[in-house]
Amino acid sequence: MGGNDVSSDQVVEKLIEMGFENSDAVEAVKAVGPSVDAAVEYVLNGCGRDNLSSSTNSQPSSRDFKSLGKRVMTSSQCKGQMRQSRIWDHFQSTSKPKRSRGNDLSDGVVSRSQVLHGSVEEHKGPFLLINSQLENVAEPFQVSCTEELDVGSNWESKVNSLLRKHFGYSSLKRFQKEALAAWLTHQDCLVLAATGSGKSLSFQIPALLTGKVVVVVSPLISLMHDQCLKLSKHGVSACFLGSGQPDSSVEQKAMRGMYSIIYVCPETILRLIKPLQRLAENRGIALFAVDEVHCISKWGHDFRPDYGRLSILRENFSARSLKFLKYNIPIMALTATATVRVRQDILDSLCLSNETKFVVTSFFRPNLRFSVKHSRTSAPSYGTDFSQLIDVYARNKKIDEMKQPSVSCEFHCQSDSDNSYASDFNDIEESDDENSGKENGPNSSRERQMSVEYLENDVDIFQHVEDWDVAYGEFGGQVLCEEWNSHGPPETIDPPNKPEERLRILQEPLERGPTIIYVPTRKETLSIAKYLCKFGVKAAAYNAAVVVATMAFGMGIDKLNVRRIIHYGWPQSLEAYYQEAGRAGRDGKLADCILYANLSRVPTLLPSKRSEEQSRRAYRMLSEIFRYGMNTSCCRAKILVEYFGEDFGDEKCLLCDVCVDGPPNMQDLKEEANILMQIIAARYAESSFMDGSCDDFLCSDIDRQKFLAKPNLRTFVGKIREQSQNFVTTELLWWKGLARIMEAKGFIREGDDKIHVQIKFPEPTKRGLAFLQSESDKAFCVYPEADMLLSMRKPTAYSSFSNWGKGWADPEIRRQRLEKIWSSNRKPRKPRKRKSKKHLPDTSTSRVIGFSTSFFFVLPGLKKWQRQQVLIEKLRIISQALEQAEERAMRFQERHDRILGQICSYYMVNQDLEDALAGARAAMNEALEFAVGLRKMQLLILRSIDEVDAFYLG
Ligand SMILES: Nc1ncnc2c1ncn2[C@@H]1O[C@H](COP(=O)(O)OP(=O)(O)OP(=O)(O)O)[C@@H](O)[C@H]1O
Ligand SMILES: [Mg+2]
Repeated sequence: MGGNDVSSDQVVEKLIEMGFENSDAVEAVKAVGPSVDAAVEYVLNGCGRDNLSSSTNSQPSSRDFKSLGKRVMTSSQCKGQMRQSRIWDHFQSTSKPKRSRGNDLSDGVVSRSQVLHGSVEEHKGPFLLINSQLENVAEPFQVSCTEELDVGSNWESKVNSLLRKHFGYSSLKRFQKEALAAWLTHQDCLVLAATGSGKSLSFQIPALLTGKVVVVVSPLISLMHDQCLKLSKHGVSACFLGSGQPDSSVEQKAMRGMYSIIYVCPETILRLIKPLQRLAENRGIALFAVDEVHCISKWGHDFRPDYGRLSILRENFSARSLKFLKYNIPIMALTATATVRVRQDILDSLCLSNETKFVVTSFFRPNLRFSVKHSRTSAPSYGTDFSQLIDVYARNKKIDEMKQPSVSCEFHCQSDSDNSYASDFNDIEESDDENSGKENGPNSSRERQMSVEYLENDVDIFQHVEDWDVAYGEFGGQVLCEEWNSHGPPETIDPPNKPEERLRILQEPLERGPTIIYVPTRKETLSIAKYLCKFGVKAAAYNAAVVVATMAFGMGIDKLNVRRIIHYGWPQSLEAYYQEAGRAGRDGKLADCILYANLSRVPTLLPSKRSEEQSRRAYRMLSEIFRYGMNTSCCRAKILVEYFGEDFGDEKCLLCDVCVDGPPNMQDLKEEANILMQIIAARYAESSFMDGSCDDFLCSDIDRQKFLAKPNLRTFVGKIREQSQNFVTTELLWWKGLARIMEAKGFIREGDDKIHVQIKFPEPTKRGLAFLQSESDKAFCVYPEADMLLSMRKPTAYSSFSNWGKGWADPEIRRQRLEKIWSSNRKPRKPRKRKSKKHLPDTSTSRVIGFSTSFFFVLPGLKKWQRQQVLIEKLRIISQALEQAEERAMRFQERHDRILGQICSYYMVNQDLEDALAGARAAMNEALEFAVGLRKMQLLILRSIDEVDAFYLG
């Protein structure tokens, strides 16, 4: 090829085409003349200025240079057979034909200047993408890790032109601009912006602008996968690294600078520090982005221990630790759900600089319509709860079936149908039905379609990164690219920010887009999906109209037209709820976020291994979502955004159920609040209370402890019923609501060391005592909360335990029965002389209840009135014991329920099933034994009452 028949320029051009640096080529030609072979030789012998640094560790070996040269030659020879890399190549090389080694560029290191100057143009795969990306960069900034960013004053217009070319958007959003401005001045940045607001672009643009690599730490394989797919559509090369990446060569390629954006899970990045340092020296790293950064905080809802080790980024990529850097590589942390406390954790954990720029947008999503509905959230409630949904999807089924072509819904065939995950999710429902109808008849076929293999491959309890992996179907980048090119960006509208716009969209019917139903366990995903399928709604699979999923599904996934997010059961925190609800309405159009929860029960934590501290935090978060559900008077969007520290002022969303239906009528609960305060205050004022006068009756220290334990709300309510006829029928559920309101007003506080979802052991506060003492006539007007309204609506269903506990343990029933006895016309009986033995209670019973046997004797030698007093006192103690016993029985029941819950989840993860079952059995036996004890106790109490009766009347 060499010879004097070509000009120097042509040789330089040829060398650049082969992948050599412009400067190297020029220098080589200057040194050896216009001969391609001689120039190549010159460069490969290292005589030219290599663009790689001279540092020892990071310098590529001569073997690398040779292989680069060899590879370049080979690839240019094979030019005609090249095909463009599809995103699939980066993800699942196992199921796709592998490219031959000879065509593979994985052995070489890509320098920043190669990328910037487009010198790798003819190579296939990621190189082509890099190149196409650079073609679109009108004039990439000439930045290097050792230089200041030469941003120029017109960086915004450059970014906008990149935006238009790659993404089809006309301009950056304000917060994106601010984040980029911080990055351009080497500042760390914390971006707090609502779900779906476009945070990803803030860290993707730097890769396009500089030609350097952006490394993105992300918690979910599914999320990385989704973003890589999107980027491939826009002609940006990207890959993800982590446990979900089956092709080990991708990591090597990434570390050689062959992708512009590298998504990596936190566990993986910790072992890639050295290769990343080499990458920083060669092609350059423009930015570290930590996406979904709330995962860093133990105070957040998705704590990931490995996120906590990301301070390693600052330690290893600062100007101090890497001599070739003039500035620290900036870190951009991004999340949509971080409370003030979590933000501080983020700054500390990542060791962000003191000058970190905060970019905060409103958390408000004006097109989301929040509501809360009461439901037992179990199979018997499906009919009522899902009838509307069934109506939406099954309504026009017949018409749609005629319109839609037949498309297979099988998950593993998605790629063949050339439909992206995004479009499948939306539209295929009807054609599936057609298919199923033809094959096996409606039901059998439907059930086949929602078999487990179509479900999300996640688990309910996640502790390790593997647990977060979500397997997605195959997709083809090229097809999507074409799709994108011909249709432009998907349609989105500006969300209705002005109140009048929000009122207008409220008049419009909700579009029939996809729905995601979030449930706590996989078992429920199956049962709800099965139920919906029975009614002709395509549910469960990713390509269905309705996806029933557990919480691991969908974080950050940018699916535009989700119309409904239904939570079926209490979420574990407000953060998790808002994050999941935020997956609705990203196209700016009206979307529903409905929470169905059992408002008559406090939520429970999903089983997971937690330290004591973690449990406390988890309960606190559960308590916050519970309060959100109980709220009846405050705009729901306001509660949500203020939870994240934003001041919503007097604004209202105008869409949520509270804004639309209005709060319930205010009620003056002065009398109720007063009596509750009185009872609680009296209990704490009684210094002599249980001062040892009942020691006789308590057999052990444990019994004493239990007996002297703090009274709970239930006990106080019992006393209220004893004292006032007015409140005999008022449900405990109602009092719980009032106690919560009084706690919020600062009148009472939780007296237990443990955190409870709902106040359990109320103690008076100074403020509460002052309220009690104030003699003003001022009304105590409050909005009844959801549980109070519920208890007024229908009587509480009692469980079997509490049913019989409601006998003598209930003060009102006790009083009525006693009155009946006392007022009966029976002749007063003379107290029978009984042998004391006859009176001896069953010791097993007394052991269970905690009284010594002597308790049941009426002491001989006492005068009648003294005996009467003793008996009355005993009755009082028995009644209290019964209340406590009832409480204990309830606890057994809760424990039993919890263990059963654990069985379900253990069963799902196939662990310790036997242990869990044995635990449940033991709890049941204990509860049954206790129940038998209580029944016997009832008989004994009745006998005691007979005695009282006899003494009273005799
Ligand atoms: N400047 C822009 N103009 C118009 N649309 C934009 C702009 N920037 C981003 N978007 C679009 O906004 C949508 C949401 O983007 P993205 O997935 O980055 O949101 P996010 O803030 O990361 O959400 P999440 O918190 O759920 O992860 C995307 O469809 C994206 O293309
Ligand atoms: Mg995101």
